[in-house]
Amino acid sequence: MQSNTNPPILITSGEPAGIGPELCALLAETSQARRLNRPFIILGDADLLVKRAANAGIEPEWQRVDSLDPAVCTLLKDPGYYLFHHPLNVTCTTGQPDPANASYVLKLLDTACDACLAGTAAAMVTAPVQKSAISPHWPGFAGHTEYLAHHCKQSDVVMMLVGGQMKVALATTHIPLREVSQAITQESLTRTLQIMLKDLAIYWKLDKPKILVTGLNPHAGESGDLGTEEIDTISPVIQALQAQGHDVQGPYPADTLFQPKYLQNSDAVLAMFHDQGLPVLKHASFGQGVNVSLGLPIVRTSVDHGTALALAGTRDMDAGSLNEAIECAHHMDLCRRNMQ
Ligand SMILES: NC(=O)C1=CN([C@@H]2O[C@H](COP(=O)(O)OP(=O)(O)OC[C@H]3O[C@@H](n4cnc5c(N)ncnc54)[C@H](O)[C@@H]3O)[C@@H](O)[C@H]2O)C=CC1
Ligand SMILES: NCC(=O)COP(=O)(O)O
Repeated sequence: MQSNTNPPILITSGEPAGIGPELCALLAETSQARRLNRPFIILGDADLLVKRAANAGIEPEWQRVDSLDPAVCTLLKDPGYYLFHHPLNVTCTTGQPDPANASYVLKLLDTACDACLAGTAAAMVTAPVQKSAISPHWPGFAGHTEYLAHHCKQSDVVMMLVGGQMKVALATTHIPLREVSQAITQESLTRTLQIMLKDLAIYWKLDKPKILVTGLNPHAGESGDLGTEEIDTISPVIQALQAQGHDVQGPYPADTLFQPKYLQNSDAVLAMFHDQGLPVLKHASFGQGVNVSLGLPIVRTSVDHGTALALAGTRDMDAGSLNEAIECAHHMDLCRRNMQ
């Protein structure tokens, strides 16, 4: 029987010792699924999720689903919250991540990503993971963004955060500061901007997005006195894209770019590194921001925060970012299917 609901969105519950389990339970207390007319399938250890919800005094309304097979998912006719059980490797102590559960956390990501790639699910939304608990099992694990690109066999991916009327993408993601300059090449920057131009058109209906690009160095290099990356790398890429008709401007000094007179006439900012762009955005919208992976063959959004270990086991966390990440994934799915 054909369902008249939208296809399911999968939610990975993330690090079991962090706030992901409570966030998922808080979500399942809401009517968001009914409003968006969708089933949401939460992936994680069902016993853990149920116990953690009860301990925190959260009363989720969710049902179990035994399989993510297309036949099962397409028959989920009722908008609402469903739990798909995947067992922990070892017992979890709330607030204390254990690398022994790293493969459990990654299995949730693999399962969700595969279901999206297969078209069984419309999108995946990720609760936070504890990166340091995964790297002993998966050396070099830097974050969902890089891991999902690897899983999708995609060489390029762009992290963009959306919040407080801003969209801030990053030219580099989770690498040490000392490696940033070398990681930014004309090729990588061109590819990043091309991905932004393409996905801003698909998912935000911006046919000719205006993108402002920061410099890397103080004062955008001060004409070469404070660094030459702007002259050697960033400006040539901007000029080449302008010659192709794109509205890409810069490089602008990052310290003064984030003011209304620039932002209100633009669609997105490309910052050169993680802590150049994200503190500005998080100052404006922490708890309401969304992390979007651009350039993947699937829709993936996430929260703007981490595992907040000290809050795990309580219901004192703000679920606003997860709610926004879900709205954003829903919107992106509709755009991709040309329904919005
Ligand atoms: N999407 C993801 O998987 C992300 C994972 N992380 C990981 O999370 C771990 C902890 O990172 P931190 O830098 O400590 O950042 P964090 O976001 O976990 O915590 C920073 C501060 O924000 C507060 N906070 C975070 N989320 C909150 C919420 N929903 N409601 C209320 N308060 C909240 C925390 O209590 C803490 O004071 C690290 O392993 C990091 O890599 C960090 C960011 C994103
Ligand atoms: N600061 C963003 C962050 O660390 C989340 O990264 P990812 O896990 O979504 O790649």
